[in-house]
This record gives sequence, C-alpha cells and structure tokens, in this order.
Amino acid sequence: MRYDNYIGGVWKKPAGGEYTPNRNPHDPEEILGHFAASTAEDVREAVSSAKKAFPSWKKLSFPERAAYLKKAAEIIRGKAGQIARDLTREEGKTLVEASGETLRAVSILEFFASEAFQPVGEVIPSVSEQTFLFTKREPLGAVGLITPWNFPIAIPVWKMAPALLYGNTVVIKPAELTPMSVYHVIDAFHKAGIPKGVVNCVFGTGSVVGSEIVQNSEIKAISFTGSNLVGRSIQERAAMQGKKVQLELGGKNPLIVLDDADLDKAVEIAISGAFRSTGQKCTATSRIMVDAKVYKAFRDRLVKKTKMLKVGNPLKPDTFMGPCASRGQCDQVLEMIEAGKKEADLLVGGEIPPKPELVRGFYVQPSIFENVPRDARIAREEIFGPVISLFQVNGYDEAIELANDTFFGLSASICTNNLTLARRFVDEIEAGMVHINSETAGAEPQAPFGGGKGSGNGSREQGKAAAEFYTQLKTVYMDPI
Ligand SMILES: NC(=O)C1=CN([C@@H]2O[C@H](COP(=O)(O)OP(=O)(O)OC[C@H]3O[C@@H](n4cnc5c(N)ncnc54)[C@H](OP(=O)(O)O)[C@@H]3O)[C@@H](O)[C@H]2O)C=CC1
Ligand SMILES: O=C(O)CCC(=O)C(=O)O
Repeated sequence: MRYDNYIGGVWKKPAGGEYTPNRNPHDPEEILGHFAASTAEDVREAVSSAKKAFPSWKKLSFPERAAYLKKAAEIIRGKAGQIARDLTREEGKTLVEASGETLRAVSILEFFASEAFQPVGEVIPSVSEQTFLFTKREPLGAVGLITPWNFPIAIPVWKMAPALLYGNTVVIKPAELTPMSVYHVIDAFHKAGIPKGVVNCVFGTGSVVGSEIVQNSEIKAISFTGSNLVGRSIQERAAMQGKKVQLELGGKNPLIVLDDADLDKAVEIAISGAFRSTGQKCTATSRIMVDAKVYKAFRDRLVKKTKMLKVGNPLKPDTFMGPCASRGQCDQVLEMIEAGKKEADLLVGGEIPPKPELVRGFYVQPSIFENVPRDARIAREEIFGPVISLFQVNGYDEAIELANDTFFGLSASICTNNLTLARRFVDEIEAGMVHINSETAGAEPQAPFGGGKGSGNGSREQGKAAAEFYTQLKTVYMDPI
C-alpha cells in the first residue's frame, strides 16, 4: 500500500511521485508499505497550509483545541494493538515495549489536553495602583518537528501535543525508517476532525524534507530529536534566521552501584536500562561504575543474567531484545564492539547471534566490556546499541568524578540506600534527569525531559516546561482611560 503526505487536511501524493519502502528490521524483505519520498515542493505546500491555518487555530480556546487532542488519544487507544504491532514491525523493539510506547502516546495527549485548564500567565503587581499588569502566553506560528526512529510514536506525539495545545500549527517530518507510527497519529487527528492545515505531515529524507523545513522562513521554530551532528547543524542554520530551536541529542548515561546497593535490583536496573529497545535510547545506560567491594559479585550476576536474555523476533511474547532498527545502525554498533575488543575485555556478547532464524535481521548480542580505559571510544562515544562498559571504582567520589567525565549530560542513576550520598548525587551529577534506584531510561509526560552539556541546548520537553518552547510571553499593561 502507498502512504501519502497529509497536507491541508487531505492525503496528497508527493510532487515527484516517488515512494520508499518501509522495511521490517527483523526481516527486511517484509515491507510494511511504501511512503511518500517527498520533495522540497511538498514541504513548501505543507508550510503554506500550516501558515494559512494558524490565525483561526490560534483563536480557538484552549479547551476547544484540547478536545482534538482528547479525541485523537481515544482513537489511538482504540487501535493500540494494531499500532503497537506496526511499531514493532518497523522499528524492531519488542511488542511489550511498543505497546507501552503507544499507550504512552495516549497519556501524553491526555496530559496536554488537561493542561488546557492550567494558568497561562501571571498577574504582576504594578507600581501604579491603576494598572492591571499581566503576562499571557502566545503561540509562535507554524512550527517544524523533526523526529527520530527510536521512539517513533512517543517523540512525535510529545512534540505535537504541546505545539497544538498552545495554538501552533505543525509540519512534522518523521524519520524515514519509521513513518508508519506517525501515519497512525496523523490519521487519528484526521479522524478527530482537526481543522484543515493545522497538522501537516511530510514523509521523506532528512536531507531533502528536513532541510527544507529548517531553512523555510515561514517556520518559526524547530524541535529536533536525533544525532548531535544533525542537531548542531540545524541549530546553526536555524539561528541564521532567528528561529527558535529545541534540541534533544545523545547521551552516555552512567549508573553508579555503591557497596550498599541491593545487587539483584541493581542488575535488573542495569539490564533494563542498557538493553531494552536494543540500547537504542538516548537515555540508555552505557557506563556502569561499581564499587570495588561489590564489583565481582555485581559483574558475575550481570553477566549471568545477560547470557539468559532472549534475543529474537520482537513480535514473540518471550523475546527480551529485538534487532537494531536498520542495517546502518547495526553496522555502527558492531564497529564500536570491534573497537571495544581492541581497547578492553569483552565479558559477554560481541557477535551477531548465531541463530539461522535471525540471519536476515539486524541482530547483535547484548555485550559487556570490563577493564575499559576512560578514554576508550566505547567509554566516550554514544553507541546507541546494547553495549555496557563496566568500571571498578573506589567509593562514591571516584564514581561521580568518572560519571561526570563525559561530553554528554542527559540522564544518570545511582543504586544505594545511603541517603547522604544519594542527595550528594542529585546535586553533583551533571545530568538533566537523575534516578535513585531506578534505571536511566524512562520518562513521564508530566515531568520535564531533557539534558545539559552535549545532550541538548537546555530546552526541555514535556510537562509544564513544554510551554516555554512552544509559546512566547506577552506582557500587558492595562490602564483605564
Ligand atoms: N537522541 C536520540 O534520541 C537519537 C539519537 N540518535 C543518534 O544518531 C545516530 C544516527 O541516527 P540517525 O537516524 O541517522 O539520526 P539523525 O540525526 O540523522 O536523524 C534524526 C532526524 O533528523 C532527520 N535529518 C537527518 N539529516 C537532516 C538534515 N540535514 N536536516 C534536517 N533533518 C535531518 C532524520 O531524517 P531521516 O533519517 O529520515 O533521513 C530524522 O528524521 C544514532 O546512532 C544515535 O547515536 C538517533 C536517533 C535518536
Ligand atoms: O527514556 C525514554 O523513555 C525516552 C528516551 C528518548 O526519548 C530517546 O531515546 O530519544
């Protein structure tokens, strides 16, 4: 089946008439559908439709706009089973995770719909007794959303929902690898009766569709999640035009295990944080610092459990870890593992799983290294795959110093019952999101999401923080005649 762009409230064929197959990473010969391979002309049409729709969308009340979010949430919930299956088939994460992500998209829409009843400004005392001085938040206009493949429904929705609620119109470009999940979201908004032009979706590549969104002068803001390389280049290009930019980039997230930690729980936290979604999360655990007093016990349990993980077809209910999302991604992970073998000691994994039923897919084993030098590539670069580097440390001070010795600053975790050290960790770790006795990954829609250092540009998504990006403040001095 062919899937067209969604522009001005209708499904439209791409200007060049070209389509790209959407393949299953478990078996790339299985094609889910053919999606529009759009041109800059398609983007320009989408932007012009978003621009046209903006004045009347902006005029609706918050609850009126929220009603469309609620309706879309209901529609997605109603077909969550089918959407989750498609998500698994196009991205490769397990069905359990895909179902969780689909329902998370529903919760995000519901959360932002509920924000319609929250204050959107403040009253400020004026020096004049006559003056009513207040602020209000106003939308920006047509905004561009460029999204990655690793959370193909949650991330698009956590950008779209606040953008729309606060009165912006949207042009979204989903990752070329995973367009089906966004197709379902757009279809839900279409069926919810969202006014024409408020939501526009252009399928295609980053270099063509993404670039045109970035450089189009009618796009007032860009929210981007993806690689550092592309993110920083978008920031530069957009800054030239005075556009607002939000960047969510990579991570090299640490987990510290102190000597008083519950080791079974710490192992569970490590495995879930590092290997779920095949390690393809910006919040994935990739460096683990373990106190020397418990290092051997922790390492042995971690290796034992890792050997028991079932890697395979992500649609099967007993599978723990599916394939990487693409051949390119898999090759990149295997290349980093080969680099790791030269720099450190491999404890487990490190290969393509030797199972005949997996040879066509983009599979790699969950892998763990120890004796990793701190300047090794596997210790410093984001791998975006199921690879852990273990470090033995002497106490909290050495652990925190090593944890902070990274370009990134997204997420971090510590396993301990020591309240004093947990509190110090909260203050001393250089990360936007901090976990005590829980994994580095995961995000709740009502809480801000994002990082510092090389992991972004300081802007936060989700929660009340989302309003900062998708609105501008207006200060009003109101006096009687
Ligand atoms: N922070 C995160 O959550 C993510 C981080 N990554 C990191 O990035 C690495 C590479 O993954 P990849 O998918 O290539 O990430 P990219 O940064 O290339 O892709 C993210 C999004 O940006 C688009 N894009 C690509 N080039 C441009 C451009 N010149 N202008 C505008 N938009 C563009 C992509 O389009 P398209 O791909 O469709 O052509 C996609 O929609 C991963 O291995 C991982 O390390 C990747 C995904 C998410
Ligand atoms: O940890 C999560 O659930 C979200 C992670 C994420 O947004 C990402 O990897 O891009």
